[in-house]
Amino acid sequence: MNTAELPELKTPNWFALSGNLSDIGFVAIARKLPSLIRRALGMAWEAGPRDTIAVITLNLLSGVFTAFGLLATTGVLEALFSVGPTPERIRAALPSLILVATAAVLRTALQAGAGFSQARLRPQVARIAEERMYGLTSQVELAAYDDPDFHDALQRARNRGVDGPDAVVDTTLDTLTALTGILAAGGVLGLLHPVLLPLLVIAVLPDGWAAIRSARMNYEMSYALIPARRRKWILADLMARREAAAEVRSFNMRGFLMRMYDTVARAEQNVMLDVAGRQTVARLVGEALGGVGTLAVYVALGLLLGLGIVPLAVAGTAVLAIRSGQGSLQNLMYATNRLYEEGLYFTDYVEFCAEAERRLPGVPSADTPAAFERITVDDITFSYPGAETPALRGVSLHIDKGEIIALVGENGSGKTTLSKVLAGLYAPEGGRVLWDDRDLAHVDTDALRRGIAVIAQDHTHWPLSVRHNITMGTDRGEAAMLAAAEVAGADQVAAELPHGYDTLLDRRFKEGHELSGGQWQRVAVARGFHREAPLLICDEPTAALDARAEHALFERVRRHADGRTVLLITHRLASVRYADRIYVLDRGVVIEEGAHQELMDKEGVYAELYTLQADAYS
Ligand SMILES: Nc1ncnc2c1ncn2[C@@H]1O[C@H](COP(=O)(O)OP(=O)(O)OP(=O)(O)O)[C@@H](O)[C@H]1O
Repeated sequence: MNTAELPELKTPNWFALSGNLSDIGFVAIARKLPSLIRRALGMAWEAGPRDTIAVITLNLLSGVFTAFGLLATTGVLEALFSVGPTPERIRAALPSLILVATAAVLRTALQAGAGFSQARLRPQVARIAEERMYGLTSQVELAAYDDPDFHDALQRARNRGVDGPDAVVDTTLDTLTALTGILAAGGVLGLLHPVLLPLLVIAVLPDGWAAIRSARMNYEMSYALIPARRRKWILADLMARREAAAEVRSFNMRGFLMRMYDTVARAEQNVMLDVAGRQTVARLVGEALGGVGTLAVYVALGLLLGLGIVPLAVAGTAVLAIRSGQGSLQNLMYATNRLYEEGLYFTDYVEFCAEAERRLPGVPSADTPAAFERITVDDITFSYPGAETPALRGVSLHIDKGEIIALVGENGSGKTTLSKVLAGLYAPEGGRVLWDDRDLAHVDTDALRRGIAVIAQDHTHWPLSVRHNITMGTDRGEAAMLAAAEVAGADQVAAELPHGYDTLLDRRFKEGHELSGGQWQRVAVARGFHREAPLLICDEPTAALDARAEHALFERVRRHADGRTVLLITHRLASVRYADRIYVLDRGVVIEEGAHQELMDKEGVYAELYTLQADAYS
């Protein structure tokens, strides 16, 4: 499979690509961590303030009891190692022993409480994170979805990033737990003899280094593999998706798709195998050095004991404190390592949200008009992200209230793009769209779109009931829904379904039904008519309709679609004859305009296309 078709496989080595990612280095992330932690804890606070307070307080208290228990151990050992008969020594040790046991019980109870609150926080933070992300994805400007960089960022955020906030909260709290354990053990150890402390750190650092290295490799790998994985998922989707199933078979696409899938999957697999090897080496080196460190700690302790610097009871407590401290340090390493890794993914989430927020429609500075006397398109230019040539160049036109305006032109001439600019879905790069004297660049696009009904060429087959496919979550009453269905002939569609308007249109569910292309289009037309909007944009509304339904729809449009202003895009030129004005587009430019007869008299592109179609019927 050649790499021109799969450009994401061109990167020779994943680490060559990830080498460029200087902003994910340990120091860079360590610098970002405090703000990431602050953000994550902010989300935790928003999700469950009581649980957040509980988990922090209980953890701190449990640290206090850990230290208390360790110190009480010295009392037990001192009593046990003192001279005298054994029952006497045991009796002397009893009060300290009771203290140790009480501290242990309290610590366990506190930790269980902290664990419970932490477990409660996780789903609450996850819900907030997901809702925030999908709240943004459904609000960003439409052009973002034409930008591959946005898709990569979205993929990263959806892939692991969305789990980032609760994982960061979780690991922050784990870090806190481990830190309190270390402070307790370290404090006790420091009291026993200061030299034991640095030795303890040396024993655990190599492990931590290995873990951090391995986490970074994981992240770099998944970062570098995102475009290839996206390609793989798209291919997998084509091979497993209902919509593509028929064409995969009728065009015998299986071999072709499988070959492409295999090429991408093997490249991904090789990268993962390489990473697994590197991670094992890092881990082995870390563990070997860690072993040497632990040995050094015990040798030092033996020396201190041998030289009589510390008594036996203190050395005994030191061993316990070292083991407890080592356990906590290892937990700390594990937690900070996870924090570092999750911090990387959380960065993806945070950056995606920031990017999405940047792409939100601007804050309106003018009131949104509810109606218009004239819509003016003034010299607009528009390019899709990454496109070399603009899809619209210097387009100007006007639409007066109550008119029927037609856009015609060959495939790819820019009709749909222009209609999307008029629908407030794309913002033009240059020029203006005005509703009377109000520039739409400064109004609330959400509110504006409520005044525009669109029957889209690429309408969505919503996996909802017929009713919801028409009403789209609005409630204008049954009569309005039935009237819209009737205009589009969707009433006949519903009549044939087992549950009428309440039939679910999704075969993936039990009791779900599928419609034919034309039946779907009738539903989409009904959707457009149901919206109470002064402007109706119909983009190829009849391509899939049968002759009778098409005739009925155009009759309705001809009678001004119940008082609306209509922008009609169609290749059926017989239906645009009665339009008040026709604009002919060619490669993003308006090349002709006028009423049908004027354009026929001009004998230009419109006349040529019209005659071609008319001839086909004569
Ligand atoms: N989402 C997109 N991203 C990038 N380029 C696009 C996108 N949609 C359309 N284009 C390009 O913009 C140009 C105009 O497309 P548009 O869909 O507006 O044409 P059209 O006149 O409606 O065509 P048709 O008659 O086939 O529906 C085409 O060159 C097309 O390749």
